[in-house]
Amino acid sequence: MSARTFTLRVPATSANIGPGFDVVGLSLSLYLTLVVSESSRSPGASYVPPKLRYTGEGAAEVPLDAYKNLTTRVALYLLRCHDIRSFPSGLTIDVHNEIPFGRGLGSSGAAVIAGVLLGNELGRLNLPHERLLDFALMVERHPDNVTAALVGGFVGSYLRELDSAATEAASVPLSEVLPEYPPDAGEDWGLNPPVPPLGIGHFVRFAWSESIKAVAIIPRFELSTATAREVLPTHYSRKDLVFNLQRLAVLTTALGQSPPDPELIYEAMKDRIHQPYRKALIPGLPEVTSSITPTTHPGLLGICLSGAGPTILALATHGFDAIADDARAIFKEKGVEIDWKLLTVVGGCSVEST
Ligand SMILES: Nc1ncnc2c1ncn2[C@@H]1O[C@H](COP(=O)(O)OP(=O)(O)O)[C@@H](O)[C@H]1O
Ligand SMILES: N[C@@H](CCOP(=O)(O)O)C(=O)O
Repeated sequence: MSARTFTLRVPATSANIGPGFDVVGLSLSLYLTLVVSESSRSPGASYVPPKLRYTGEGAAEVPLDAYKNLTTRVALYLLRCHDIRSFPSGLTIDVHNEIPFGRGLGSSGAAVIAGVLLGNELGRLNLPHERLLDFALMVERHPDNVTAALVGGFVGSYLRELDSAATEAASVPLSEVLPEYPPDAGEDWGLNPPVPPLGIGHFVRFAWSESIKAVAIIPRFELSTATAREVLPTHYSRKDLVFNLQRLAVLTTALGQSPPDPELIYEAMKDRIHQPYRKALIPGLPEVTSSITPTTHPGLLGICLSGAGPTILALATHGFDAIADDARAIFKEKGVEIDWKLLTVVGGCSVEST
């Protein structure tokens, strides 16, 4: 294999945007970047395992063993599904991450998309985005973050109803998709990995008004998505479902209109399916979302939990500092410190030869 270097860039995402639980996502201007160098291997030379270096968010905790790191494990899953049993010899990967872990800004979705892009490049597989999404969905099983990270913008997605064989194939435990590799995993570690059915996820990009920016109010504590999903009920009342459906239908068009209508959007970003159940995990959540309104904060359009939290996402056209300062004061009363960032909605992932 010839030597080459390429760069993968995957954006952060904010899922749900209020009523669109597990349905909509927005790609935001924080990035996970991988600079990947493949070296050529002379015939007969011994196998050199991958070398991973990592800076930025999560650097203190992320595994640097390619058989334990989420991104490289996803890449290896994709390779193994195409009968390629190992990383190429002498691979080096320099990761720089701007997406904080466990805050509701899609760090794991970005890591999974980086993994499918990495596998696609290393294996010279040339898979289209639609097929890469199938592989990503075998790992991250809600489509909202991974789809937005892949294609970019304000995106809605659904998981197709599969026939029973495909349903079974798509429901294998995560431990089979991403197994624990033995410590001496090396050049030729095989098992038959579960290949995803074709066309699991489908998506559409909605219009987005250029004037809308995202204020990410980021509490200084982590909340894993798994924990924040455990508190959700399995059944909902018709009243609550209709409440969300009505708002989501309006929201997907309202955020693309210029100028955006604060009255319409503020109400359309309310939710009864996940936020009420997550408030016990995020002190200050109901206070922040109910006391920062378009009337009290000119420029605000709507405010919601970002993904599974604890970040709060305020969509606004101006007045960003006042929104963040007041959210900071409310969180402080609950004993929570925050950081905040003004983000823009960006395009999806990219792969560039360097
Ligand atoms: N760049 C990365 N490389 C490796 N693992 C990552 C990366 N980003 C996230 N992860 C893993 O995903 C976890 C966070 O996922 P999750 O709980 O879904 O939160 P969120 O996606 O909202 O940040 C991290 O604790 C880490 O294990
Ligand atoms: N729809 C999911 C989104 C999780 O997003 P994350 O950024 O917190 O991983 C949920 O609400 O559980």
